[in-house]
Amino acid sequence: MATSARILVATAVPAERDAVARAFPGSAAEAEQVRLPGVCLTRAARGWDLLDAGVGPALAAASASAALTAARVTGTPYDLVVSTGIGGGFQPEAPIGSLVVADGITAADLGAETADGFLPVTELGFGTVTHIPPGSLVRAAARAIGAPAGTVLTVSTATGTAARAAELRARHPRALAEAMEGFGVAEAATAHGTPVLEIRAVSNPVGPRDRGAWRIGDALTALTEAFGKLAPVLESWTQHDDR
Ligand SMILES: O=C(O)c1cccc(C(=O)CC[C@H]2O[C@@H](n3cnc4c(=O)[nH]cnc43)[C@H](O)[C@@H]2O)c1
Repeated sequence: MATSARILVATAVPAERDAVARAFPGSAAEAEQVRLPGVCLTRAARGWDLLDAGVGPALAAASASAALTAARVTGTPYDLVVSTGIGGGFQPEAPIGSLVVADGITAADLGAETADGFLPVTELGFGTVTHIPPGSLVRAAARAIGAPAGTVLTVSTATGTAARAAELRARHPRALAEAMEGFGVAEAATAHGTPVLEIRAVSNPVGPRDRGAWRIGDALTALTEAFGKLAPVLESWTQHDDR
């Protein structure tokens, strides 16, 4: 990818988008805003477009798809899509304030419940439940920010009990974190043949719900620092590097 790389960063909410924007020089207030169907894009820096894509995999997929399609039809397709924001971390591997890079983006609750347990949608004969980001990209990103790589789960219902956390870990032993958008963004990127990456800053443990204990500020600060380090790495990554 040359220096003119086009990178789409999809967050769930504006606070996460703004945390990413702080990694780029220039005033966010001066950044160009582009209205798309159902979503607004912020041009943060040369080649970098930020999207507050909404909460949950469906809205995130629809928003990312709108941005990817708009870029394609105007002859400026994206080279890379990054799903990012805060997330829940599985303990002790992903402590609060730490960062994780997804080497697998997995829809953890897309399937069917049976008397014998959960069946992923693939075992029902449909679709996919995991997107695998390019290995060279994962390694470069993880090295740049000093973060571990592992599975990041996408859930439509945030985990709120120790029992659910244990169940997810049993089904996904390599899971480091959960969030609610990555798989949707990855579905949209894959439909366009565009590589996808997911990076999460841990704001809370995956487990019993205690919203008051979420360290959102620490996680957003970690996100800003991460994108400061990631920007040159992602801009210079080429898909050709993947081996
Ligand atoms: O209230 C705020 O100031 C605020 C600022 C930034 C983000 C938020 C959110 O609530 C973001 C929701 C978003 O966060 C992800 N998330 C975070 N922890 C978890 C979790 O334990 N399980 C699943 N998802 C989590 C998720 O992607 C949400 O969309 C608030």
